[in-house]
Amino acid sequence: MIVARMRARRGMRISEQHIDHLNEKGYVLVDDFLTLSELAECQAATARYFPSGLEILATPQRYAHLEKVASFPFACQVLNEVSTHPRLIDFLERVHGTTELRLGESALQAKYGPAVDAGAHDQFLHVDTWGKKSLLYPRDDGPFRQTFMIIYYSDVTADLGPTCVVSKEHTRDLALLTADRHTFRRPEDYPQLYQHEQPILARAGSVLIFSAATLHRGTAVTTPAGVRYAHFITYHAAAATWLQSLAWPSGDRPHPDSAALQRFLETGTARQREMLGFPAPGHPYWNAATLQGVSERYPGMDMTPYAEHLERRAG
Ligand SMILES: O=C(O)CCC(=O)C(=O)O
Ligand SMILES: [Fe+2]
Repeated sequence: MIVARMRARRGMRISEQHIDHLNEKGYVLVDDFLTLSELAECQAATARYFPSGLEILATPQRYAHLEKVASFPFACQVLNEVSTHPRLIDFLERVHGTTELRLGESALQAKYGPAVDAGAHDQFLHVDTWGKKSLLYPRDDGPFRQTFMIIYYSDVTADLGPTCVVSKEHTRDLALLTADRHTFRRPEDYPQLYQHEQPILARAGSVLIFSAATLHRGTAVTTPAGVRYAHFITYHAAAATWLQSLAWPSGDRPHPDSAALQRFLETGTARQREMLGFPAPGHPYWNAATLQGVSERYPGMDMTPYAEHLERRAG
């Protein structure tokens, strides 16, 4: 089968053809989304969280309690930058039809081969839109949609755990919940869906984008000591309050005063901060007192964009 994908030059804007493909098929792979230097930085950051398969095999005791997922805000700033990448935001604005966007999730994951992780297995085809991801039934249009993205930081070949997707063409008449109220489907019950699934083989630095109703699954890494590094990022329009938002103040996440979040807020742009719900320049929240207070709370933050709007309002 010919893999439906479009070539893009490294680090280019996500094109209208990509968006058309996403809307028609429910998924699109954007090859070489990251520039080579962005990719190299992300790979270096990933290496700070996760050892290679061979390193784990060499000293398994050291990694007996290895956490295979790390979440935003990251100690490595480049992962926060990629989570709010201006080219992703530009794409999301076009797809969601609004500039008011929210980061829903940003998690980095390592998936190892069977010599390293005996418990690793193929997933069943499923949609990601239930459980903690959404309170409601999904809508894949405009401000109602939820956009799922996976940026791969290692090459994904057939034996390195490709994500499989089923084009919308084959699922249009499918209820999202099965008769027994599951979001996943077993191959013995839905062999035709598994025949239609497309493994997404991708170079490191590419991003797979899909919609809430898109059937997909993770597959196991079969290279014994292989590993696949992937960054899962979701977004939605701020108005879609029923979709999963990054719960940065909650107990099991780093507190907002954590160094990583502080660094992201101080060094990111005002636009990047908005993705967490930080009020934009010109927002009615800003007045002389809040401007002063926020600048004291975040001494490294450039307050100019907020101050300029305030001056214009006053003037
Ligand atoms: O690992 C992958 O490629 C996809 C994983 C996935 O779909 C999930 O965990 O919901
Ligand atoms: Fe999934």
